[in-house]
Amino acid sequence: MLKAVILIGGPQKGTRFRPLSFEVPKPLFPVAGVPMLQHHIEACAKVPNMKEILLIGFYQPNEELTRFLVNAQQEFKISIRYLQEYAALGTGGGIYHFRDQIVSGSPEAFFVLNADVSSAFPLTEMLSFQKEHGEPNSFVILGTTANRTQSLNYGCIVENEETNEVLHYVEKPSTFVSDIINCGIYLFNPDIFQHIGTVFQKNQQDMLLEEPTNGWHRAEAIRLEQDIFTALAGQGKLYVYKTLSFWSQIKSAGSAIYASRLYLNQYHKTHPERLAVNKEGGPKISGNVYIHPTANIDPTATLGPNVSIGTGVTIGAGVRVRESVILHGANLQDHCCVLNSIVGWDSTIGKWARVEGTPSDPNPNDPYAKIDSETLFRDGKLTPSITILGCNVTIPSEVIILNSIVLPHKDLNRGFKNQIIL
Ligand SMILES: Nc1nc2c(ncn2[C@@H]2O[C@H](COP(=O)(O)OP(=O)(O)O[C@H]3O[C@H](CO)[C@@H](O)[C@H](O)[C@@H]3O)[C@@H](O)[C@H]2O)c(=O)[nH]1
Repeated sequence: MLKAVILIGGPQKGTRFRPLSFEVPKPLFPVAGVPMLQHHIEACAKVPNMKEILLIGFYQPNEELTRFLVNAQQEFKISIRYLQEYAALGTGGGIYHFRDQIVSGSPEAFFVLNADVSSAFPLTEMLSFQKEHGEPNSFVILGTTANRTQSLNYGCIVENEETNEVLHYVEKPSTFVSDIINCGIYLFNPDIFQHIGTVFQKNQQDMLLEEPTNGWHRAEAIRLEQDIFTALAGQGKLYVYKTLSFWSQIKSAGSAIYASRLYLNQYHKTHPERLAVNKEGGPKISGNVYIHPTANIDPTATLGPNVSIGTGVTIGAGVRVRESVILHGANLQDHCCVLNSIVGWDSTIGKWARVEGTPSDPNPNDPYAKIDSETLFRDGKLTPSITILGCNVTIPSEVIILNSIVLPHKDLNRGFKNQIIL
């Protein structure tokens, strides 16, 4: 039998996701109409013989997370549990801490998935690859090709082209190492804990030599990438399965819009029922659009491509929405226009207002380009990016909001351009 672990991290991270992560933990942010994590869970639940999915992170369990877990268990008919780390233990430390839970029931293998990636999740392909290519007890990393410059932002893998064995692994190198990058999706077996255990023991020894301040030892994080993969490379234990299917990181709000586009596109195959269609008395749909059944949309509105409309959203006459995510309860009044933006929960956009951002999409002429997880500022200036309205923001009628980030609960009285409105 098999298991899967999803690394969901915790609240300190995800700063590039503000102000959206104030309201909902980043892994639950909706991407193509469903919580980011649901795409992972769906993919895991489809793998034959999958018995349990464990979410590991350091979020305080809250109502939102509990509700999500209960609903997902019912929908996918599989055990899904959240295991909370007492501190950020790192990508390797978290799974090591909960190793007894992972190996209980004796799974022969388990997947580990980073929560902040969008992917076609070729999990069954990874299993077959492991059986055909690897040594019996080897581990598999999912890899994809990036361009030379962008590869430096990821874990980089040098492989033996004949056997696909990982010969070198360097996490976020400062100069070019390889254009094969780590997708943050792995297939392990319980042997991995011996390797993490060796690092854990060494860290403990080192800590004993340190003077404890105030009687406490800090939790020593173990990173799968730097501490484990780098050491396993070249030992005949670690293999890379390269995928040609879609894959992208979700670090910033801009990349959430891009990831939505990738999943909406995949819905043609996996969930055609989630894609809106043009019909009598309905709005004009252009390209891939997700509309929650509880949304109320005027038939003269035009939506798409790449638009997701959440629960209870109201969209007035003549409204235009493109490349955007409209979160639950938002109200888009008549003739407003929303492009390349995320409109927060319960926000209102006045009549004839224009809310617009600048997309940070990958270069369409480079097949290996990835979306840049842009920094908020460059040369002391806010980089033009998608516009984000936090929850409960009110935009007056007939103004323009361009490339701006508006923090929650703001009632604006005029237009803004290239600003963070605190
Ligand atoms: N449970 C838990 N999860 C964690 C922790 N630290 C990070 N995570 C989760 O682990 C994933 C990786 O997060 P980062 O540590 O921020 O790494 P990264 O910059 O995203 O890079 C990783 O992913 C890339 C692919 O997206 C890889 O290319 C790279 O090599 C690396 O694995 C995220 O889903 C994050 O929530 C931790 O202490 N505990």
